[in-house]
Amino acid sequence: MEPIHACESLDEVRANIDRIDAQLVDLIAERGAYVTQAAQFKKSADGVKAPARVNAVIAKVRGLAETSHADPDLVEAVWRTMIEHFTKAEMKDFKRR
Ligand SMILES: C=C(O[C@@H]1C=C(C(=O)O)C=C[C@H]1O)C(=O)O
Repeated sequence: MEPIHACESLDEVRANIDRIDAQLVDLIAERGAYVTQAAQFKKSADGVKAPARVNAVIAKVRGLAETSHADPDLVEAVWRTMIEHFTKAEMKDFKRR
């Protein structure tokens, strides 16, 4: 994590939030592009859902959140929303094959 800069105005706070939001959106798009590629390596609908992998990812990001002093419950909720969305798209790709 970048060192946190003590801001001197609300504009400066919001400029930092906007900068971080742009990075997050970019990273979500990059993650989604890799998830899209996963369908081609899967052999079944259960494989697309991969619940054991989902549990491993959630455990990993909760641990990362604790290290970074982020709220693990918030991080888990964000990741579950992302994974559910991406897995639906992956399932569509899988069924189209
Ligand atoms: C990308 C995969 O497929 C799905 C998406 C996942 C994710 O977004 O992390 C994890 C498991 C699957 O639900 C995978 O199996 O790794």
